[in-house]
Amino acid sequence: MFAGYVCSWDRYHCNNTSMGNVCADEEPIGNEKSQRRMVTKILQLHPPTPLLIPRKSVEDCDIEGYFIPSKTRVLLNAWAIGRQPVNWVDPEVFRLERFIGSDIDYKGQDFALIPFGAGRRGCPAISFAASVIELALANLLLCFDWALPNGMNHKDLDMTEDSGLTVHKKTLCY
Ligand code: HEM
Repeated sequence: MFAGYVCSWDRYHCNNTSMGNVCADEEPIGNEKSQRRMVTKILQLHPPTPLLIPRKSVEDCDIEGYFIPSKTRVLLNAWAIGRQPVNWVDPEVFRLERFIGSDIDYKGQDFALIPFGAGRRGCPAISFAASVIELALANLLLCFDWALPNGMNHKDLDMTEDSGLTVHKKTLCY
């Protein structure tokens, strides 16, 4: 799971096991910062609301050479923004070390990563949602030992997404 990063609660949560230190900076994977980085990376690659909520321009404006007339419906592609090579080195690689020493997280303070949107119409439930994701993830790791079947490689896992009110995995894991 996650390119070999985490496969059990031991790695996720226990600071005192031999498997505890996974991050390059020697921080135990189970500490608060590491959990935040994990949620950040998940939301970077798979924002559940990839096009955010549509905006409408209130007046003519120019954004980096693109003229946007007044009253234009504007969609912001958070999915693509989270994968822009101009912002991210190897964006699709699940490498949490990239966030060490970086101020970027999922809260929308940096436009390179906006899974909850940004600004005054950004998601008001960021803290609640992030806590629920962390809790769900922790319970999944606590209750199961995760492994791919039949010698399958994580690269063979179909991560294709399907659209709906929110995005979800197209092929189920079972
Ligand atoms: C992983 C969970 C969630 C994600 C990824 C998410 C993401 C988003 C996004 C991208 C937007 C649009 C922001 C924008 O266009 O700038 C939004 C808006 C909103 N979200 Fe969430 N959300 C989540 C959970 C929740 C939950 C649990 C609630 C309520 C309990 C909630 C309530 C809202 C509301 C009310 C808005 C509209 C805000 C406005 O238009 O002013 N969200 N959310």
